[in-house]
Amino acid sequence: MTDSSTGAGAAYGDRDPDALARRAGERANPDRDQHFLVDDRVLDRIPAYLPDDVDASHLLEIGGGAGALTDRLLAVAADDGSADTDAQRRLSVIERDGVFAGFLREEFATAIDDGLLDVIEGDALDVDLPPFTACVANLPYGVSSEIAFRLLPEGKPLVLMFQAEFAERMVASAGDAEYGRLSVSAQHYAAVEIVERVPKEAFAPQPAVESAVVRCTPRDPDYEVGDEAFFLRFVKALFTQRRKTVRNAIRNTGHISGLDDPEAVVDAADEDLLRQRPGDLDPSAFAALAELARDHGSPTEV
Ligand SMILES: C[S@@+](CC[C@H](N)C(=O)[O-])C[C@H]1O[C@@H](n2cnc3c(N)ncnc32)[C@H](O)[C@@H]1O
Repeated sequence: MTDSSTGAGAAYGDRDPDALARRAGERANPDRDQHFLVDDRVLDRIPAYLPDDVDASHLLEIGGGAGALTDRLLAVAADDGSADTDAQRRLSVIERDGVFAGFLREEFATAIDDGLLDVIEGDALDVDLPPFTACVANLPYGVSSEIAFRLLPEGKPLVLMFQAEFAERMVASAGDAEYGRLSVSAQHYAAVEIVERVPKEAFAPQPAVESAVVRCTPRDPDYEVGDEAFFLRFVKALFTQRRKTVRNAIRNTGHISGLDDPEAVVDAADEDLLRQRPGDLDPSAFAALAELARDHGSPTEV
């Protein structure tokens, strides 16, 4: 590609991340979750973690910052991947900080003029999400869980950077020490895998913790959930009693799950499930129990 330091006119994919952070004109503020990726090799690999068959026609990035990842994603968007040049791809970037949103608009003015990029200045927890086909982001860690659970129900491929400890909880399996509400909820929506561990040195300023890139590939679960909100509430309720048996966890958490008659659920449930602990149940077992609870436990809105 071309000169990596020239700013607005440069082609995409090889801007120098340090130069970008310098040109952004303000020091990144860790109190605002601003840890910018400065390792070119990591930046080059992240978009490549999207599934091979991904529909990249409308990518979404959350937290554009000084634009190092934006630049890589624009390289994907600019290459429409087909002989049909009318098949214009697009990248939308949501950035809460007005300084960096303004910087992105200047730095990538050509992409905006070409209809390749739009910068949405706002909080990713509040703004209307554009109709994206896949999302790639180095997330602000302070709100990474809230953002992930805004994105997961959309059912699109996601490649997201998290704190390593959070990522490990997302991908944990039943029986693992890290397995919990987060694992069940994430795996309900997607097949989740850690595709890369990223050391602190890859960021400036460096975060306090190690990071990991997680790929979420949407899946159709092999079980039925009639009421998703109730299912997620039921999982949350049972994990508040993770050291108890499932039997006692159901009995003790009707006020959280919204069950008026938890005893009726216990009466109807399979003894093998009741004897286990919440951390031993995989998402399909939780779903089976949640359906039983809806049928027998007189659920009400909480
Ligand atoms: C970890 S930095 C990533 C920056 C850049 N994408 C990179 O990889 O170098 C997270 C970015 O998210 C922005 N941010 C923080 N909270 C946000 C929110 N609630 N909504 C949107 N952006 C947010 C920060 O201003 C920062 O630019």
